[in-house]
Amino acid sequence: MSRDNEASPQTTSQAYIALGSNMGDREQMLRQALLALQEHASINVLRVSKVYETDPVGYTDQSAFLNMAALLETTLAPMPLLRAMLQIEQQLGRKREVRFGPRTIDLDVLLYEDVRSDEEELILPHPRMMERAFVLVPLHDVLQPGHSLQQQVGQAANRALQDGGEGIALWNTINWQDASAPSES
Ligand SMILES: Nc1ncnc2c1ncn2[C@@H]1O[C@H](COP(=O)(O)OP(=O)(O)OP(=O)(O)O)[C@@H](O)[C@H]1O
Ligand SMILES: Nc1nc2c(c(=O)[nH]1)N=C(CO)CN2
Repeated sequence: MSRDNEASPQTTSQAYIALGSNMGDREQMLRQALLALQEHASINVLRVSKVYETDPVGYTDQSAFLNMAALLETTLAPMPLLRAMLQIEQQLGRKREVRFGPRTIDLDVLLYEDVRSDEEELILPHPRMMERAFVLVPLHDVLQPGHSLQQQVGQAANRALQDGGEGIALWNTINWQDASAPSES
């Protein structure tokens, strides 16, 4: 990894994450995960995508997912950020059973600045993100204008939505106020 394990407290980094749920009250799970991330002292949720209902990919004998993405700002280095996310999964009752199988909540780090990592515990960029329409469509909603992946992600997302064949449908929009932004008076 091209970054130290502990970022200095002053360094603020941006990370894109994916959220998914296909068990229980799926939308509530996503909302609770966002709130838990926001409540973390070292994480600020800057932007959230729309919520999409998506057909299961990989292991297909399971219920439809709700998927979304978020842009975070954090003073945590990549590995501590992943550990904080895994802890939130645990708090929300995630049990690890079938690989690619049903889950109350799944939180993945897609991108952390331009960090590349091939450590098994944290691979960056996420190794399967560019082949997953359920990741690319919401990621396109939150990607900063001018991001190096904007065109590639945009094309893939538009294709997935136009075809309708990739089993992705708009579910809902979550209003999210960036807590660090000055409030309008
Ligand atoms: N970029 C990443 N984001 C999240 N977890 C990662 C990443 N790279 C490696 N991992 C490791 O993968 C492990 C398994 O993650 P998880 O259970 O979420 O996989 P999965 O959801 O079944 O599959 P997928 O990763 O394809 O979505 C985690 O414990 C984590 O250490
Ligand atoms: N639609 C959809 N399919 C999946 C998902 C997911 O989040 N959405 N997660 C998986 C495990 O990583 C496997 N398959």
